[in-house]
Amino acid sequence: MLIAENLVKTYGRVTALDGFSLTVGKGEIVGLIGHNGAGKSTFVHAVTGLERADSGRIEVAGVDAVRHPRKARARIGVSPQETAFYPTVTVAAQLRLFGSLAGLSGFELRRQVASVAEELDLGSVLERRAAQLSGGQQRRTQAACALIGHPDVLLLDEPTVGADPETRRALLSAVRARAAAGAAVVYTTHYLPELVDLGASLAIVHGGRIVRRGSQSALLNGLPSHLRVGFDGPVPAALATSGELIDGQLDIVSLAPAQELASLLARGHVPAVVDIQRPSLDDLFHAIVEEARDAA
Ligand SMILES: Nc1ncnc2c1ncn2[C@@H]1O[C@H](COP(=O)(O)OP(=O)(O)OP(=O)(O)O)[C@@H](O)[C@H]1O
Repeated sequence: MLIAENLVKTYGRVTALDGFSLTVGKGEIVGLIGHNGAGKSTFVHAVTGLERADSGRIEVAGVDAVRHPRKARARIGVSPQETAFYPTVTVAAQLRLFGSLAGLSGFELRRQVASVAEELDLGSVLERRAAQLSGGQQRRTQAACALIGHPDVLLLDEPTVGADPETRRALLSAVRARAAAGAAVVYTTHYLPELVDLGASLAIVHGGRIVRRGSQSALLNGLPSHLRVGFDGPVPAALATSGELIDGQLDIVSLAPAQELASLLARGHVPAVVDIQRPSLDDLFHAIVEEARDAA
């Protein structure tokens, strides 16, 4: 549904995209994560035609987005990082405008304005001007502008920044619903637990390119867990070299913590306290970025 191949974009001496390739299938949510300045927003801008890549190929729902940017743009819903509103225009008018840009008119336009307003709980502010909205209401309006018209591709660049828990929940649930209906979603965030909620696959950006891509479980499986065991009394001397002593407990780093525990029990060491800490997405992100830095 969305294919980007080998995108390069330079700003003077800065290479913002350096061979950026990413494919997102129908119904897939991809979490695009990377440090500040890694190239995420530049990628979003290149796909929407806001910036022109120096080279590379972009295809949106079968349309060559480099050759036919307007045609491609009509198939994309975008929620940019910076809020982009006409401050004096009401929420309803804003939604009608984005709906008509997505090709809607008449009854279908009115129907979709009402349904997206309900989905994102904007019903009570439809007649308010954008400048009079709270930060969270602005975020929801911005997302609603991206969702209206049911675009094939959704590009959401940090859509939940500054959102309260309720707004965040409404946004995440709307994104899940659109993916379930077949949209290809690129979701940029620095708040990684959101990607667990979304069941997103991951694309990790570093230095203007994707350095790792895969499902959360596949990427996390490559990382070790921590098995912590505590005993009544001191850690048995026979185990002292199996791990590190932390706060009187033994910390064993292992890709197979359950087997590690089984082996302790088989050797007759029965711990009084057992805790297995699985790696988090934060651990994964740091490990991959460290690896990419070392390789550079
Ligand atoms: N218009 C511009 N002119 C010059 N340099 C730019 C421009 N836009 C982006 N850059 C540079 O390109 C690089 C990538 O920036 P980009 O905004 O894509 O990063 P990002 O991953 O979205 O970061 P963040 O997480 O902070 O949003 C950075 O070094 C940035 O300074």
